[in-house]
Amino acid sequence: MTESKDSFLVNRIKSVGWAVKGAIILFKSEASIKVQAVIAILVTIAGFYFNISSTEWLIQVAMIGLVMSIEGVNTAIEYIADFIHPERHNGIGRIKDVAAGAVFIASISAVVVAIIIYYPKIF
Ligand SMILES: Nc1ncnc2c1ncn2[C@@H]1O[C@H](COP(=O)(O)OP(=O)(O)OP(=O)(O)O)[C@@H](O)[C@H]1O
Repeated sequence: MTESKDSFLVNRIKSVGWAVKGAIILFKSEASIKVQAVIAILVTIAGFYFNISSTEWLIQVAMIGLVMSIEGVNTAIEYIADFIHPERHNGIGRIKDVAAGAVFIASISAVVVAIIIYYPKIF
């Protein structure tokens, strides 16, 4: 940890800036997050079209945030893995597989939520 002479508020604002920079890097470098963003836009349009309830909106927004934020953590883990061990290694493969597994679990949950919300409205 480095000491900063700036005030608490200035440090917080700077931290938000680094976080926005990280989100931009994530969107520019990862195909998966672009696909997830398109799906997020489509379900948001569906939410307005089918006039889903406040509770359904809360759960839908939470699931979008869950999947996309875990994708970000997965990408960070991939970057760390490639940085500390650029060569192929079974341990690195396992670390990346487990991180990808976390995205998979969140994505399955999101699909189940989407089916519960929209199936009765469509069929
Ligand atoms: N250095 C490595 N050593 C061993 N296996 C690896 C290594 N790098 C990747 N792998 C294997 O290849 C898979 C894909 O890794 P990669 O880094 O290409 O992620 P990715 O599928 O492109 O991720 P994303 O879909 O998030 O872009 C890993 O889950 C792992 O099984």
